[in-house]
Amino acid sequence: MSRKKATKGKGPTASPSNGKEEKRRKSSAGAAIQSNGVLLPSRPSLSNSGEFYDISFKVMLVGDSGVGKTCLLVRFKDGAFLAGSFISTVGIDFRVSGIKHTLPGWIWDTAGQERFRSVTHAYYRDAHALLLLYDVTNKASFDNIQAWLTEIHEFAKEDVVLILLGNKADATHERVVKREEGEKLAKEFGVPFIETSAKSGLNVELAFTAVAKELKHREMKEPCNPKFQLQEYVNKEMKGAGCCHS
Ligand SMILES: Nc1nc2c(ncn2[C@@H]2O[C@H](COP(=O)(O)OP(=O)(O)OP(=O)(O)O)[C@@H](O)[C@H]2O)c(=O)[nH]1
Ligand SMILES: [Mg+2]
Repeated sequence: MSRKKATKGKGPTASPSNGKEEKRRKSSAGAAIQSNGVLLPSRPSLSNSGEFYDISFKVMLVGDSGVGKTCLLVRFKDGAFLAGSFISTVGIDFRVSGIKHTLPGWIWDTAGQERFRSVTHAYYRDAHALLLLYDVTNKASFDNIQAWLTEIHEFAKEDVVLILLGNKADATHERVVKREEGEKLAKEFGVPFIETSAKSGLNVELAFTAVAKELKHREMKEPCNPKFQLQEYVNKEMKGAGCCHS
C-alpha cells in the first residue's frame, strides 16, 4: 500500500471552482451534477438555535483506502456503522450535513485509492478543513501519513484546518499502531490528533465538533478572543467524558 509522491497535475475538469459553464442537472440531494458526473453542492443556509447561518464549510475526509473514511462519515451523519463487505469509494462523494447543526456545510468523502488521486487534488483547493485518517490496524496507512501531509501542503489552502485521526481504535487485537505513536507523529507535524472508531462511535462526534468549532471561531474573526485550541478542546472533552484513551 505504499504511495508514490504526488505529482502536481493539471487536475481534471473536476475542480468545483471551474465548472460554472458546465451543464448541470439536479441530484436527489439538491446538488448540481456536472456533465462529467462531478457533484457540486448548492450553498446551504440553515438556522441554528434561532439564528440564521449562511456558512458553507467544505470539509474533506482523506487518507489511504480502507482506513474507514466512508464509515466515519456515515457514523457521524446517521449514527450507524456500515457493516458488511468493504465497498471502496470511487472518485469523490459528498454528503450534506445540513441535518447536523454541528457543522453547517458539506462534507466530502474521497477515494483513498491512488488512481483517483488527481480527482481529489482538484478538490483540496477549496477545502476549509481536512480530516486525515489512518487505520490503527494498518501500519502502511500510518507510514503514509507523512506523504499525505506533503500532498496537503502542496494542494490545500495554507490555513486549512487539519486533524489527524487514528481510526478503528475498537480493534484492540488487530492494533499495530499505538496511540502514543499517533500522538508523537501529530506533535512532530503540529497537527491535532485523536483516535476514533466508526464502529463503536468513539470520538466521532467530537472530531467533527472540534473541527466545526475551529472553523466557526475563524469565521467570526474576533481578534480579542483567544485563539481556539483544537487539541486542548479535544483533550478537555475526552477528560470530561471520562474516556477514551484505549
Ligand atoms: N473495526 C473497525 N472497522 C472499520 C472501522 N471503520 C471502517 N471499518 C471497516 O474498514 C473497511 C473500510 O472502510 P471504508 O469506510 O469503506 O474505508 P474508506 O477509507 O472509505 O476506503 P476508500 O473508499 O477505498 O478510500 C470496511 O470493511 C469497514 O467495515 C472502525 O472504526 N472499526
Ligand atoms: Mg470510502
